[in-house]
Amino acid sequence: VHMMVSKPRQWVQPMASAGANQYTFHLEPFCQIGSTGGGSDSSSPAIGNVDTEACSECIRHIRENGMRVGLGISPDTPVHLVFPFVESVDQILVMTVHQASGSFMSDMMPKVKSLRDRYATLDIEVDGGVTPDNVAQCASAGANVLVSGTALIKSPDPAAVVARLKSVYKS
Ligand SMILES: O=C(CO)[C@H](O)[C@H](O)COP(=O)(O)O
Repeated sequence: VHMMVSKPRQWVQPMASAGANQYTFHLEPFCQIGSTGGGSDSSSPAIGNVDTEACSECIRHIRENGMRVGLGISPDTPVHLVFPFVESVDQILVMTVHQASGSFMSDMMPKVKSLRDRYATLDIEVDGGVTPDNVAQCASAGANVLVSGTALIKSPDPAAVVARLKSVYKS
């Protein structure tokens, strides 16, 4: 499950009880807005000052509940903020749209690449606006987990879109 929520810890046990085998939460609830770090453009709020202990405790809590751990960042969050947690999680999610809507943001690909350059075997997920037209960018940056919603839901032939995503990704 992908939990873009303000209090990720409180939903861990309920999701485990419901049968989730992976719990992906976001780093932002553990950050201060308007501190350090800088957004993806000059109009974005700076995000930084991670509460490392609280985030690590959430990771431990997910593990204790028997689930894989994913840690996500929204577009305005600098990628370096997740580096301290990578060894403790199974997957890093790089959001490629703002708040799960909008167009695919190619300028998130350097985040993916910087993770792949450092962590050869890490599962790196991209989510938001992924289509057959941009999946090659995701692949070449190093993403190996792809989330695509609209491209499938709005297609009269979702299976063909999945096949096209796979084919472009593999090429
Ligand atoms: O809801 C989401 C995250 O939990 C996704 O962002 C969504 O499913 C992706 O959809 P789209 O491809 O339409 O951006």
